[in-house]
Amino acid sequence: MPPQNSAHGPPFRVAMAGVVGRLIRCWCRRAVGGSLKVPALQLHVSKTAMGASQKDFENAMNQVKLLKEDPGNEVKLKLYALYKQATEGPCNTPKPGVFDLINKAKWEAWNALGSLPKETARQNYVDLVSGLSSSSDSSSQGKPEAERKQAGYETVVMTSEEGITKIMLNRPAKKNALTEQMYQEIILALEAASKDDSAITVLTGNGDYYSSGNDLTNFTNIPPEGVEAKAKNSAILLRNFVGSFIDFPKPLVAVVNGPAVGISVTVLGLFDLVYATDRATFHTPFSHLGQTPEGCSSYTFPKIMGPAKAAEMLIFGKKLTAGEACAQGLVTEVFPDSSFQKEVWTRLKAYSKLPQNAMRISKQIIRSQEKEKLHAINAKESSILQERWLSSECMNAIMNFFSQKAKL
Ligand SMILES: CCCCCC/C=C/C(=O)SCCNC(=O)CCNC(=O)[C@H](O)C(C)(C)COP(=O)(O)OP(=O)(O)OC[C@H]1O[C@@H](n2cnc3c(N)ncnc32)[C@H](O)[C@@H]1OP(=O)(O)O
Repeated sequence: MPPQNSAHGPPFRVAMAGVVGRLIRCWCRRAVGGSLKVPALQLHVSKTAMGASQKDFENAMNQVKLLKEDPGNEVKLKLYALYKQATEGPCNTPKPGVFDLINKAKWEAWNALGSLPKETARQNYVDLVSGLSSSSDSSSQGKPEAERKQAGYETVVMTSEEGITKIMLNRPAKKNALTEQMYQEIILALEAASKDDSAITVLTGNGDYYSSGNDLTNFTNIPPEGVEAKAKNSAILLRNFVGSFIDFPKPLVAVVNGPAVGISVTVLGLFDLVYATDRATFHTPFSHLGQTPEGCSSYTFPKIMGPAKAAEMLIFGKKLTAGEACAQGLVTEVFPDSSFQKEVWTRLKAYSKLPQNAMRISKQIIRSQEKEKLHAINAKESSILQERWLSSECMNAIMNFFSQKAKL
């Protein structure tokens, strides 16, 4: 596990006292103008710095040259981005022009890493190379290319088969809560899927949940620059994440295999099809968390379900059943849990055989009518959340979660 995930540590609640303490200290530090020395914070920083050494990093760079198989463009982009982040820090160069395709893709991969600390990037680079080295030595070679699991992802599983690229959230023990690494991997996976030869892209979850939304430990991993910097960088990551759904150029389908919470619900308004098991629920408890809507839901939800029903979800945190979400237009169709996977994949395989270009162009005509507006809304929602994350309402709600006072 890369060090950025160290706060998840086993088990969450055993570490609860430390996490709550760190949050309180960070908040106090902010309240007194950042002048206090904070022992727990320093401990966290030095733990992060204890990840991969410079020597490990150099070894990994040499190992890349010895790989037996070409890891593919998306992995190469990820390696490039992690290398730049590890050696130079956050992306600091102007975005290349639209026609400079290769440099633009490299810039976007680097920029997507946001404020990922150099040490974490170095560790992720080492982990990625080590995964590549073992998979290029192992048994995957016998399988047809199309069925192979694509290397380079740790928190999602990406597979392509029969014209469908599937991105599966893969933290079932944590109900597929989205870590910072996961947001970044989803951005990269969508970028790769947008360029591959599949007709349709699917997002789904592994295990009993689709996703429990933002991993609340994201807010406990405070960098040395302080809590304001954390909020700013999280807002950048959020904006990039939602932006990649707005810009996704081909049909995007959510296969909602179980309950969905928070941001995993709000971005559904940007999908083309949402298929749900009858076990799924849809919950956006933003006010309970001292937060506000994101994923363009402040615009898409009132548009989809009307202002009154949208307010019930987004302001008052009403949890919808799959049937209710379907009646309100957020979900396309609900299937019995016992036949969900079979029915949905049969349907999607049939759709994937439709003429690809026609589907793509149709999607783009629909999206182009409001793309600019969606980007503006995304920017506004992200900047409001940046402020909200620093509020006592939000900090208290997160502390309550860690102290088990406020299970939703
Ligand atoms: C870059 C930042 C962008 C931020 C964008 C803004 C996004 C906002 C949101 O998404 S708001 C929604 C946030 N999500 C929540 O508040 C959900 C919190 N989780 C819960 O309420 C519950 O865990 C549950 C209802 C989802 C499931 O309950 P239950 O069935 O009882 O399971 P457990 O609680 O025992 O969960 C198992 C295990 O997973 C851990 N976990 C679950 N969800 C999260 C989460 N969102 N963040 C962190 N950890 C989570 C849970 O603590 C358990 O861990 P453990 O086994 O105890 O170690």
